[in-house]
Amino acid sequence: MSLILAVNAGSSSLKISLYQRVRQEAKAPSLVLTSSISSILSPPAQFKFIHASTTTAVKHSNTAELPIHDHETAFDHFLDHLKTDTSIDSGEIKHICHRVVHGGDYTDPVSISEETYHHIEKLSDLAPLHNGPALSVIKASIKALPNARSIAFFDSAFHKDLPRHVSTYAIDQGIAKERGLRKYGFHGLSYAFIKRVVAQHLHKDRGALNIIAMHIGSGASVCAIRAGQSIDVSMGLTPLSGLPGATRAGDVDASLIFHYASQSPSLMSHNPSLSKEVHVTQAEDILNSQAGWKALTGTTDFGEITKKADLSAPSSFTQDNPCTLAFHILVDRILHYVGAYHLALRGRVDAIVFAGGVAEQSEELRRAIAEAVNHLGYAAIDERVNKTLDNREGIVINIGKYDGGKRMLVCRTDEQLEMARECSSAEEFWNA
Ligand SMILES: Nc1ncnc2c1ncn2[C@@H]1O[C@H](COP(=O)(O)OP(=O)(O)O)[C@@H](O)[C@H]1O
Ligand SMILES: CC(=O)OP(=O)(O)O
Ligand SMILES: [Mg+2]
Repeated sequence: MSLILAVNAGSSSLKISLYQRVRQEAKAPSLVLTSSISSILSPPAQFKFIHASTTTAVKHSNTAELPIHDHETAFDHFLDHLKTDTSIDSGEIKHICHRVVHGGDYTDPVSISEETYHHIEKLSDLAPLHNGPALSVIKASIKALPNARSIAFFDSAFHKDLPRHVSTYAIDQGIAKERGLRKYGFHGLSYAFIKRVVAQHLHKDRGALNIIAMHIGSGASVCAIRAGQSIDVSMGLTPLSGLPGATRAGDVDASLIFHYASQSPSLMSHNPSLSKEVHVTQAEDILNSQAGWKALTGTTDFGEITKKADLSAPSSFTQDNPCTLAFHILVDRILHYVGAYHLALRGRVDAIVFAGGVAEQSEELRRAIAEAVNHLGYAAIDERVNKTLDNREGIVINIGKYDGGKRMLVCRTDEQLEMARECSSAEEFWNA
């Protein structure tokens, strides 16, 4: 038996899936188990461990007593739990796929070696909530499973062919080139998964697919996909730009940070209290970790925000409630990109696709976006489907009353499966 472990270090969670390789060409690896540790940003973390063959999850909802306080300790907790599972022989894990958000110039997955590890480490400043935590998990996995090959898969790779005028910032081009200061874009493993399954769902060739996809989770982005290629994405040099997120400000005027505190020069100095794998300046720390929903409402949980928000009145009347304000800010920023990408695609859009923890679970968010874009020829939302989505089978679900126009779809994205598929299909390459 040959097993593939796929590990996805998101900003607020660690999602892990174990697959068995299927020795048949073009067959996806089959799921053995999934595990997740969520709310790492706002403890206590929640731990889940679910065998594919059963529906019963091992859950510890109150993990206050468990020593999980970052991605490394979350992974250790998973490994401890795996050891107690007599049905799994961890010696059979031959490959470990790691989601690494920033790959810089890497446009293909790479096997982890001294050299590639240090390359990813150097990029940590450009993905302060992601690359450092992913590296800590890579290190822990090499120690715990020394016979398995660790492979890094990059979120930025999906956007490697962005048009020059989209990826270029209007700054000195000598400096931009020398320091790699350009738009990279992220959530690429999720967009690759979305592209594949939505094309399948629509019976379209992947190379002919035109969609506006949004991945709205703790980190949030929108991507324009034309003829199967990313032509624009709301995240940029780092995952900070574009939409706000759980703890991220999203786009602000770049000079805002100089006016945020009175002793502005000190904002730009390094904060020695941060771990050695996460070198962020105080300014970056404020915009990446002390902003977003957390700053606006006190919670990083968008589910809690929609529960407390008053969404019955028009957006301009109800903003004394911070949760209502946070909700309308997210909708406003998403619409900004949906509008722009609708034009970038010249109106030739097969579907708007909702994905990521928030967009897959918030009927309120989907309703607000659907109402706003309806006049552009998108299908009107089918409320019966929108409200009962959690109980519906399927990876791609139509939530619009399709009448031949543009569709509204929800895609249950799976970055772990995307990595495992790619790893499995190139097994000989990785074994060489
Ligand atoms: N019922 C819900 N409605 C809206 N948002 C939700 C709901 N449940 C969870 N969420 C949001 O989903 C987020 C997790 O999204 P996910 O994409 O899994 O995160 P990550 O970015 O860490 O991968 C949570 O932080 C929470 O804000
Ligand atoms: C790129 C990014 O923001 O990822 P996540 O949503 O998993 O934090
Ligand atoms: Mg994620």
